Amino acid sequence: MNNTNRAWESPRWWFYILLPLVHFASVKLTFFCAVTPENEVVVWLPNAVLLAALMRFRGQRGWLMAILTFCSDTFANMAVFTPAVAVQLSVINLIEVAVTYLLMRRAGASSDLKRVEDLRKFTIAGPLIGTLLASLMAAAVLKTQMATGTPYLTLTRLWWFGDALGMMIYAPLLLALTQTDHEPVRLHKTDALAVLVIVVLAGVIFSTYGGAINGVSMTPTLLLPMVLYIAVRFGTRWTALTVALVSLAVSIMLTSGNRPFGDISVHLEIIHAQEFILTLCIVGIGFSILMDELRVRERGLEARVRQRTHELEDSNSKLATLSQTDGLTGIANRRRFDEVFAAEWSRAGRSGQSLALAMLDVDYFKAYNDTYGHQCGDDCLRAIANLLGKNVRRVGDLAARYGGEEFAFIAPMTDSHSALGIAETIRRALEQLNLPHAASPFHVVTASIGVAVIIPGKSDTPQGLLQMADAALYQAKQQGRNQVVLAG
Ligand SMILES: Nc1nc2c(ncn2[C@@H]2O[C@H](COP(=O)(O)OP(=O)(O)OP(=O)(O)O)[C@@H](O)[C@H]2O)c(=O)[nH]1
Repeated sequence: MNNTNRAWESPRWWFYILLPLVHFASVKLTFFCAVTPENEVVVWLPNAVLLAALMRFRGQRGWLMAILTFCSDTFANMAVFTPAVAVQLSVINLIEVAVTYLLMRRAGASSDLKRVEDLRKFTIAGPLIGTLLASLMAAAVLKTQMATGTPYLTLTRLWWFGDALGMMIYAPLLLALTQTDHEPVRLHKTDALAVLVIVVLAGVIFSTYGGAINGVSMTPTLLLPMVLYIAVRFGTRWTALTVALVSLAVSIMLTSGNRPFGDISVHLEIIHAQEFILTLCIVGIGFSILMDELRVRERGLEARVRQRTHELEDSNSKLATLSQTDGLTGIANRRRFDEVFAAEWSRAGRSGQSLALAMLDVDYFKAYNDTYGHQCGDDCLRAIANLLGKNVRRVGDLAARYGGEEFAFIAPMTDSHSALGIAETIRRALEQLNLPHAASPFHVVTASIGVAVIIPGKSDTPQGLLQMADAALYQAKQQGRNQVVLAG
């Protein structure tokens, strides 16, 4: 995890300097470009700053953040209101954020607004309950202490909509900007064109101040489909930024006395603007979070499929190994022997090189079992398999249990002399293993080996080579056992 990632894990010392500064700047920015000459707030941004800080750090040192933003709020408010009103309004702002944050925690919303479910809980806690509660209180303060002529319910509505919109735009934006694990955007060819269209359209709309071109009203509403495109393609971070910029531009137009939604009363104009910004939030931020969530789910699903496929391949390869391994001795079984033998036969046939095959049969093994028991017989077979594995180890060679107490090995590109050498080494090694065999004239476990070598010709068959090796083995038995015979 790098330093940037850690900076947003838990608040550092510098965050307590940054927070009141950003908060103070946000109050000033709101007064500067989101409050109309008639003193009506289009979008109130500062509460989103504290809320985003509480959510980002999951309430760690929330009390300190609350005190700092309360001070900056009061200080900034005093430029517009009397100190008493400024303090009361700051307290109300604090209550609004605290209620929102606590309701979200109670509802179990994850604090980084990455899922639609979290957005739903956030919308109910903040833009619906927290801000409405604060609006009712703030309107009462303004009505009783500012002697304003605006009706109480109008004041409530103005405060409510302004705060709700501020929260809906800026809390997701600040959270998205401080999020450390966001997805890289994979650009399509059409994206550059779409961004160009959006920039040009926005330029036309905001430079004509909502006027008409050839009878077409250039209202900001024309930007809605574009914001939807950004939401679908670029994720929450870019969508929240676009929504913030568009709403800021609309606010600036209104506060500078322009009428982006046509020649109607200021009151209606503000209502239109707020409805438009609300639609932007729902369409833009709602959709982008939905898309982000779908993308995360899709990736999770892909990762699970990859993992399952890997596990399946693993099991398949284990199964394949198992199906080719002899259960008792752990070396290749008859099935594997047949496969390799067929393959090596074809290869030897094509390359014109010799192929050696040996059959090994334990001597007097029935007597061994009768003397020492079946269990010891099994141990003896395992010891012989182990010995075979150690001596038949060149690349391409294969030692296998052919069946019962009979083993075989294949040695490609091996002439008679070398094949006899390998077989003799094995026979001697077994003898020197000194496994006691009281019922054998050799007094130790021994084996007879028949060896056959061939350069497969057109008329030869693998069965023919097997019969040759078998015949040599029979001859070894006949000649007294514990010996190697090369097929004539
Ligand atoms: N313990 C054990 N014995 C086995 C296994 N497979 C085969 N056998 C025994 O191996 C013995 C083979 O006996 P035979 O075919 O009569 O041959 P032999 O006694 O070795 O005599 P020669 O081959 O003529 O020297 C039988 O008693 C089988 O029961 C096994 O997996 N475990």
